Amino acid sequence: MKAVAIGLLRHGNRWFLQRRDPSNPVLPGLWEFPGGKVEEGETPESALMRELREELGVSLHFAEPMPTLEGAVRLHPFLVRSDVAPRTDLAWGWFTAADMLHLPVPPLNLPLIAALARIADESQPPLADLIT
Ligand SMILES: Nc1nc2c([nH]c(=O)n2[C@@H]2O[C@H](COP(=O)(O)OP(=O)(O)OP(=O)(O)O)[C@@H](O)[C@H]2O)c(=O)[nH]1
Repeated sequence: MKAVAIGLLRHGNRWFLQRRDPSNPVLPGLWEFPGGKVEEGETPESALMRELREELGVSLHFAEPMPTLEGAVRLHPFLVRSDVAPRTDLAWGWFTAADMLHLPVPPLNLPLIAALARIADESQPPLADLIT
């Protein structure tokens, strides 16, 4: 099964997505996390670093692996911290997990998007702390 490494770049409670080329025969026009195929001899993490450098001009400081997801491909997601603004020729944007539910996304990403919604919730300070 093809292994694919993807980077979940965070900006507050929003995440970076780019739109697959509408002329790509594979999943045209879907909104995805940046990344790509793990080539022979690479680890998922080294593939992620290469893809983000090639696709977005981003050098990673840190990538935290999340559980893999299996469907049409084996997806290796990583939480990424980077201060560099991504540049891409594709359409792109920063989206909340709730926004993503209204976008066409690969089916394998749905459980991941649910997990991101929980991450965003957990990192909010408890309401009580804001009131006192
Ligand atoms: N980049 C990316 N790919 C994803 C995501 N979710 C997901 O299921 N995939 C799948 O993982 C595969 C990515 O492989 P790839 O980057 O080599 O893209 P590709 O199939 O167009 O191959 P290519 O290298 O020939 O252009 C695609 O089948 C894509 O649909 C995601 O969030 N980001």
